Amino acid sequence: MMGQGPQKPGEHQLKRAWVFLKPLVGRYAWRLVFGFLCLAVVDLLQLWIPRVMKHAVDGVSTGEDSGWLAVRVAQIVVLALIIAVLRYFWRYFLLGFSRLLEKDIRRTMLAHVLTLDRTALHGRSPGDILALSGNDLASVQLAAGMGLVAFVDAIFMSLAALAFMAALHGTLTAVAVAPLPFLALATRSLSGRLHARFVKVQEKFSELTECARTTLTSIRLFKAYNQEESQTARFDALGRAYVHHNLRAAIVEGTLFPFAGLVSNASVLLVLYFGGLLTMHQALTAGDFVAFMAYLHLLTWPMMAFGWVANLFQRGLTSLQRIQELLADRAALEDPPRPVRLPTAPFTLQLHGCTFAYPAMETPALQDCSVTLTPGITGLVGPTGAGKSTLCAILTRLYPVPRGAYTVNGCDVNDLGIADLRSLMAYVPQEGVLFSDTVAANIAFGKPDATLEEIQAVARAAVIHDEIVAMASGYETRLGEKGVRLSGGQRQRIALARALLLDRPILIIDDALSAVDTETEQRILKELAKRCQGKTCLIISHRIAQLADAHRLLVMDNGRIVDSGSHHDLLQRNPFYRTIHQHQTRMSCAR
Ligand SMILES: Nc1ncnc2c1ncn2[C@@H]1O[C@H](COP(=O)(O)OP(=O)(O)OP(=O)(O)O)[C@@H](O)[C@H]1O
Repeated sequence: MMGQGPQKPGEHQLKRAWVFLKPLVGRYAWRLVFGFLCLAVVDLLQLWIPRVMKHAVDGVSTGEDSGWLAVRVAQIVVLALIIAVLRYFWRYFLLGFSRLLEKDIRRTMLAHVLTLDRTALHGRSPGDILALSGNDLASVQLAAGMGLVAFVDAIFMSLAALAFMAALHGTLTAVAVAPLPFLALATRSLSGRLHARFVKVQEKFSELTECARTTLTSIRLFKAYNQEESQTARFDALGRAYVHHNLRAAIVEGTLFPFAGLVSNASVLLVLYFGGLLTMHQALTAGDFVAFMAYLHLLTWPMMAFGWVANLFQRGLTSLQRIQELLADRAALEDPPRPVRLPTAPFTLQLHGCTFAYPAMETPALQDCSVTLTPGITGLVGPTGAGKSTLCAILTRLYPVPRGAYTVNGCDVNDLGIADLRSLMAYVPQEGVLFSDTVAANIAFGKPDATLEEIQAVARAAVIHDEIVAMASGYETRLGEKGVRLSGGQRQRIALARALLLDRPILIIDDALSAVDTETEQRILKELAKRCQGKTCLIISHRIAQLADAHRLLVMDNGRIVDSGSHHDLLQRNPFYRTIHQHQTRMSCAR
């Protein structure tokens, strides 16, 4: 479940971030070693240049010849060339490291989200998860890339520059660093505020992403309801809120960065004045003074960088905390420590007075529900909202159930491995979900090594083969967002073919033929009757007449099974069943 929201990063959060990052950093340690080695050499060479300049200036003042000066210039050119090459390498190693880290965290996030069940995902919108893997991960990458580089560089460069400056004149160095404590104080006091504002920025980005996702996935609906303008206005309002919170963060950021510049300029001013006086009184040579100023110039970047790095780390830590909260979400369903062996076919599934409420819902969707599904076809009917899809979700083990509430061949499902139990089942949900892939790949989703013959056989059973063959590229036709759009009935039949290909001993079909015409549905049900011999099959349908040949029929209402029997029995005694049947018969006669 979602946590309390990221807290201000203290020592505990830093430790938590490090525990998470340590193995990932260890994986690419050699990159870091080579990268920082190149960076250190670049810094040392940069620090060497002022020394060459000092000799050049002192040489000029003591009347050395032009050939001697040319040698100094050539030395600086060679140093600059080496610096350029090594800069390429540190970028390659260190920025490459941050990209690899980003890839690994993204992979960990996706793998983790796939382990979560519906209960764990209830508090998060897809937009929230997309924002974590987009904006938040980008902040972490920036902190681990440029942030880390700038931090190490700033420390190394400032210490080395200070050492070189101290070697030239100790007191002048002390004067130059006098304004630095102000920078440290400002960074410390502003970083807490910055953190709180970044948290808000990332939350707003999640909302914006979710709004964009819903808009893009439901464009037709918005058009049909003439909601384009109001949805654009909603998106605009969220966009404005996002900008507003970004600006609030920018106010703090915008204070820190110029303040660092101000501190460094104060140092330059102090050195210019006191260094100038020392040179005038010949306590410092002109060359020393030029070199000192050059070192101070090299120190300016690290001072500015501390403010910038503080921002990057703040953002990175805030985002990493948000990502870690997702990674801390745990599935409510857990495998038993020692799963018992799966029972063997044929299978009898039983719910024993099972009560189930969706997270955060007060009224249970299943109320003391008892049902027994034996081998053969069981038909399930019931008014809308009766709990039929919830029953499917429980049977396919998408939600946890208490001990003793659900057994398979007498064995409590809490003692069975979740994946083991699901490997016995093929499930066709109400909405025919298709992926952006070929028809063949969509059908072979659960069995990627299926032959074309196997795929065609199940497509024939789902009465969709002829329509697939008539498509431009047959089974190789691409479907989904970037491919062919199919009708609701075609989608449902491809989804059914996908489940049939698995050929599993338990088949659950949740009103998955609702968009198929009655004649085609009848043909499909005949095929199913042939294929389901010896299997335990539950078919939910709103069309009662289609289920008349099922071995047993169940009627569900208010979260429980309220009647069961043959078509004939139910017609005799169940008023709901009789009314619906009469209504549907009249409708089909009228047609
Ligand atoms: N994910 C969910 N979160 C909260 N409540 C839900 C959720 N899914 C269903 N419900 C509620 O549970 C009850 C049973 O819903 P369910 O979808 O199981 O009914 P159904 O019989 O399949 O309906 P239909 O025939 O319309 O598909 C309804 O009151 C519904 O509002």
